[in-house]
Amino acid sequence: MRVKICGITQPQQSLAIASLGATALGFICVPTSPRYVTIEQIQAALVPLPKNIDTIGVFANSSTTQISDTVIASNLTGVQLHGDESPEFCYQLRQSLPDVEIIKALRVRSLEHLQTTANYIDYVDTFLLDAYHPQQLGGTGQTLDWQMLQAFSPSRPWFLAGGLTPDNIIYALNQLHPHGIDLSSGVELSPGDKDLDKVALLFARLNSVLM
Ligand SMILES: O=C(O)c1ccccc1N[C@@H]1O[C@H](COP(=O)(O)O)[C@@H](O)[C@H]1O
Repeated sequence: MRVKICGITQPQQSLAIASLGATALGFICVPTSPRYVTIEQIQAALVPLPKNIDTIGVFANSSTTQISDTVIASNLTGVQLHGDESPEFCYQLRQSLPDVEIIKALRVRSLEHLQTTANYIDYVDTFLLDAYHPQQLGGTGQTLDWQMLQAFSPSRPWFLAGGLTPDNIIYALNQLHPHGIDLSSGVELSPGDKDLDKVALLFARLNSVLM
């Protein structure tokens, strides 16, 4: 299972979190977020990482040029589109970044909204489902209605996100079978400062059920 820890801001935490078991690290490229990082901060965080760790830039309603420039300058392996990007936008981004994983995040508002993932199938590699919050784009710590996701079975891999913690992850995975999970505020001391003890507890609990 892929495990993405998102909202890394401190370069020294990137290797520590990868060493604990993360397969992917996320970097918030949304200027209004308290977890926002510059290209220089991303570059510094990537230096010590082994090549097999996926490095994902998180964007919301940025232009294809802004995204491409950041991805190329930072040498990221993937992008997470966390805003209101359309299928056509994903198609255009694919033309600019053919070898980069495109993850379309959906802040799920309803079952009907969840079904709009079908419109993206041909243009993205992966989906990510997060909780909807009227004022915040992400990193809210709010969980989704997991019951609503029981029948979600797209023809693309997907990450479960939104309010996951070391305390609820096993319960979540008993109900749902995503290809990956994504945690941010649930393993933090404060926005952008990851709690390495919580990250270690997360992997201890995951290893106890996945091994
Ligand atoms: O974390 C942020 O500040 C953020 C800002 C803008 C878009 C997305 C953001 N984070 C994403 O939110 C989800 C869930 O976070 P949490 O576990 O509920 O705290 C995660 O996918 C982050 O990538």
